[in-house]
Amino acid sequence: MSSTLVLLRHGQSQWNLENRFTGWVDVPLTGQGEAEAREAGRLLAAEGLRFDAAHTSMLSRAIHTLWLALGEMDQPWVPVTRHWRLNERHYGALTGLDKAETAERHGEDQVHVWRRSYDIPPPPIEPERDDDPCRDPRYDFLDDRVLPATESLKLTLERVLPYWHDALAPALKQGRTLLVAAHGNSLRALVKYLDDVPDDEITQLNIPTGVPLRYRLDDRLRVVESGYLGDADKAAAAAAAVANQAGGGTA
Ligand SMILES: O=C(O)[C@@H](CO)OP(=O)(O)O
Repeated sequence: MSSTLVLLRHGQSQWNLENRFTGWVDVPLTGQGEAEAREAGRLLAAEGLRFDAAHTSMLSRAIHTLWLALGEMDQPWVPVTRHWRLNERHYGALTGLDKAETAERHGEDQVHVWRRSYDIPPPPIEPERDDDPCRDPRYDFLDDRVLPATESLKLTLERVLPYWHDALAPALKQGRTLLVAAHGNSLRALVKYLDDVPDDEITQLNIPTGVPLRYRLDDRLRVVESGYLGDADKAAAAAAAVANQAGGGTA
């Protein structure tokens, strides 16, 4: 039985616009981000996709992107699950800093390592900071020890994978059509897993905001085909812009 999985990075957020490391900080979508989310919904509707279920993170920018896309598709009734395992990669002590200024201070190479290396996390967030997830009441139900203080992409994948195995894979094996609205790096982690991207090649992968990435999977959940919906050149240009956020050619 084949299945369809669509991955959708949220539309432009306020800190995407301001070029700041975001991670688990709950910043809103910009007006452009909302428009991107609606456009994603139009692209999905044009493909005639009907979702059995949708999954998103516990961060507003992904939740609102999902609402706007489902609304635009006239499928607002689709059951939605929000889960912390789909949250963005935690950016540790970089959280809130300007990406270009950080590259000026530490060098583009170091910032590229922090942003895109597979297994090197940024320094951990300082425990006294108010934006430490341990202080965020939305995670009160969780054992503090599971909340990250920083994450590499590898740690992000290790956090996302239980959700894949427990929630997404079983539904896809039953032939369901799923939409996952999440984040640049939590989705890079899933793409690495699905496409079996080698550790040293994942450094080159950037996911644009608000462009649906459709996978067709076989009954063993192997990828049959995948690709961005809509204008391929536009998606490639948007991914290149993400790569260049910390200065020319850093990704
Ligand atoms: O700031 C972040 O949390 C992410 C996604 O916006 O940024 P980057 O592309 O630098 O990993």
